[in-house]
Amino acid sequence: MLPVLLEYETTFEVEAMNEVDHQEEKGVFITWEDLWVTVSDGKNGRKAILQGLKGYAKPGQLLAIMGPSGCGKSTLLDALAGRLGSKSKQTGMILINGRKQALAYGTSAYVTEDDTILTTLTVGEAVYYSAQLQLPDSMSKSEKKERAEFTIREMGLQDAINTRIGGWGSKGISGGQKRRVSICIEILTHPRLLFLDEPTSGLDSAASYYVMSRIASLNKKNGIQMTIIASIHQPSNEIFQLFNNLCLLSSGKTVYFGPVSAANKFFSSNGFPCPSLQNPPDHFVKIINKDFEQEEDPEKGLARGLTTEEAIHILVESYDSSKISHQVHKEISQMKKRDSDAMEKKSHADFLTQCMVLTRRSFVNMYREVGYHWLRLLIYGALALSLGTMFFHIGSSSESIQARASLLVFVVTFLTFITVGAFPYFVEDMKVFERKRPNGHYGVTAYTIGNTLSSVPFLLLMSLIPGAVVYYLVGLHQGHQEFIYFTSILFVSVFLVEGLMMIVASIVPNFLLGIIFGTGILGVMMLDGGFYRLPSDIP
Ligand SMILES: Nc1ncnc2c1ncn2[C@@H]1O[C@H](COP(=O)(O)OP(=O)(O)OP(=O)(O)O)[C@@H](O)[C@H]1O
Repeated sequence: MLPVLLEYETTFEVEAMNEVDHQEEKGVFITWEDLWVTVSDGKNGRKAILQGLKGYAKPGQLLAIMGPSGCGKSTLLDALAGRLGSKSKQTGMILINGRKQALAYGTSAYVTEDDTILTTLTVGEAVYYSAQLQLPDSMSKSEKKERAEFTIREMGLQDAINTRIGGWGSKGISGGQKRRVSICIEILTHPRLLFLDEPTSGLDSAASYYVMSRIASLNKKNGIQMTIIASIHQPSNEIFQLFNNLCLLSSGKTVYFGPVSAANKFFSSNGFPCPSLQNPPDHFVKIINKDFEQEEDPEKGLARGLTTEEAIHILVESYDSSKISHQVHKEISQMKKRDSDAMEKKSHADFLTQCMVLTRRSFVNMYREVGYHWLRLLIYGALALSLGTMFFHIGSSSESIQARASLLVFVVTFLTFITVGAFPYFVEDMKVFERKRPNGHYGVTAYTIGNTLSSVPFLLLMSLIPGAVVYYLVGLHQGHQEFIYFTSILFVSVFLVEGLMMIVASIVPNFLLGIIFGTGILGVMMLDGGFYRLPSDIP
């Protein structure tokens, strides 16, 4: 029994859509048509997450993506930003400035749903390091610092500037503050295209409003025409009014795409008016949320004998045949005709600056994170003491050669594989890297070099301290040569295992560095045979 409501003519004004900005717009126009995203659904074939969506976002405007949890908001953002995982299949047409082009690294910014920031840094450090990495070398250090501080103030974080971010081990700033730090890091460069996945989650209503209004005001500053697309849950009416367009989804289908100002009328003209004391966005999402099918609810279709599924069907059908949908279609066709140049890559700090900043940042992180290296150093010291007592005064007889070989095996296997203890910290590091890489903050090589250089002082300590302990306890008395070999073996082994961890975490170059250093030093040692030489062999 499909409803009477289909007869409703969706005759609301579309004047809000015609607010065409006639000035020369240099920003990013993004359009999508017939956009489908499917994922494998085990034996049942493929499951459609987005079903034939169309829409657009243009410079100087904010687009809100709304809908019940699991309706496909993040998937739509990922598809538009070209970040869908390899398991998802996408069809349809996404055009940027009328061209089929991938968003080059660094041309857009994406604030992801979860906040991945190095937990040992303070708010000020996290934003300032990002400013150094992302802003071009043409800006002086003081200008970058000024921009970082300004952005921190814009997001209301000035009181937390010296507080550490904090993670699972140590409490730091609150969840809402973390959200704002993530936003700070992404808006530092004033990107032309900004994706925000639930930017206000964890924020109180006042903070949500201020954050969204500051983001909206970015459009008006410095003559930049930003294109902003944000998925958002439960915005207050005040926040809702900051947006120009609304994309309302339900189970991957468009229930409504058009001006925020016309959404209320669309719902009421289809028989779902917003009660006078209710927040319109809450009302829209409530009508199309079928996760919790309720008993008699006068606002929902049930009171009229309609299931939520049927109510959604009515709205989807009604939208497809509405004037507003045709207007969207027209806007898309106009934007498709634009044939501007391919998007330019954002200029950021050069390679050398990136390496230096990443080395400094990584060193600070390793120094402050007790479990990364310090704990291991303690364990190495304790193990070196045990080994030293086991092989106490090994002597210089020919029998001692076997003991020396066992000692060597102990050192290489025992000590070096404790390196794995750093793996959880490493994984945290990697998460930050993986998230920032598509945004173009820095490249793999700069990250690898930074990570490697910053760990060298710690690895040296980790080789020298146990090396010295074992050397003196075991009583190897042939000058300093064995000490050097001994510590080199430790260093190379630890370095190699760290490299192995990196390869596990899919960073190949560091592993290669480990192999090159490792084979070099081991090769020299084997040729020389120093470690196995007894005092009597030494001239
Ligand atoms: N790779 C995937 N494999 C299987 N299912 C997926 C995959 N990615 C997304 N989904 C499913 O697609 C649906 C939409 O997911 P998405 O994360 O886009 O929803 P959302 O609207 O952002 O939800 P929320 O508001 O809760 O964050 C969900 O049901 C999710 O389980």
